[in-house]
Amino acid sequence: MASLSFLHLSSATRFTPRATPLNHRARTQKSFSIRSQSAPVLSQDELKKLAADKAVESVKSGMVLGLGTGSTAAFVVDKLGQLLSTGQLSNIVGIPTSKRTQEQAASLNIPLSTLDLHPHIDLAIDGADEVDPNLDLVKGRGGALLREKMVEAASSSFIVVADDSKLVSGLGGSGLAMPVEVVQFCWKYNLVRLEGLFKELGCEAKLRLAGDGSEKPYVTDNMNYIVDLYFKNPIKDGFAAGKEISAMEGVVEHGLFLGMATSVIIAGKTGVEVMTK
Ligand SMILES: O=C[C@H](O)[C@H](O)[C@H](O)COP(=O)(O)O
Repeated sequence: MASLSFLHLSSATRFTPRATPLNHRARTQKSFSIRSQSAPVLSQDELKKLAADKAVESVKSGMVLGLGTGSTAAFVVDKLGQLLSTGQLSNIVGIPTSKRTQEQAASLNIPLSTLDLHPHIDLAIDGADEVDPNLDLVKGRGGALLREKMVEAASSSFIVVADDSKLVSGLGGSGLAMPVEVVQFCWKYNLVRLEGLFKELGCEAKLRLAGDGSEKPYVTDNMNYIVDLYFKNPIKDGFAAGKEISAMEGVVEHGLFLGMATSVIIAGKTGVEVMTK
């Protein structure tokens, strides 16, 4: 089970026990949070940046880093670029998890490489779509799940950065998409099979669209499609579910990231919490 430690928002922040633990932490042994008497109201982006900045404190010069994808991971990449430009960090090599991240990192002059050339990564930092009490994750709503999973599986440590809207008591429980990357060939065949696999969870499967107003499918960096699974009830056994999804011919990867995160940094209105196993 995950444990928690807490960080100051500012030097004016005071520590107080949380009177009513969040559902998310109901099964953790310790449940405290920080509360600031003059707590600023932070936007979601400010929360993401707080978590990102905290995670970057773990980066040391000379590291090979997995660079995540998404709006929270983008703050991490920004901060790394900034620290490299001022000389506070040096000799960093980044392994990007998407073309988007590759472009952002290159624009900030972060030296980049690939898993082929750097098969062992010291630390990966990435966002998540859902985080459960065991630090298991749903990822891939930004479409980068395949490269993310490859890079993060090759990392000695994997820090997840998120705002507290990502906390769930069970994976699939947010009612939002759990992505599955499939080959384009006969995608409908696999969509129907995936929906059938989770029938008793009230699963609805939808092909992800490009989002440009057309009916064109979204195409991943790996030229595949994504089938998004929407659950009425959370997944009971993530490992069994992941195994069954992966066993389907034509499925490339799924968005369940189980047993991979070494810590999760969550920023909420009352501060930043570090959850570790
Ligand atoms: O494919 C996208 C990634 O898994 C992202 O890390 C995830 O969707 C979280 O993104 P965001 O930080 O934008 O919420």
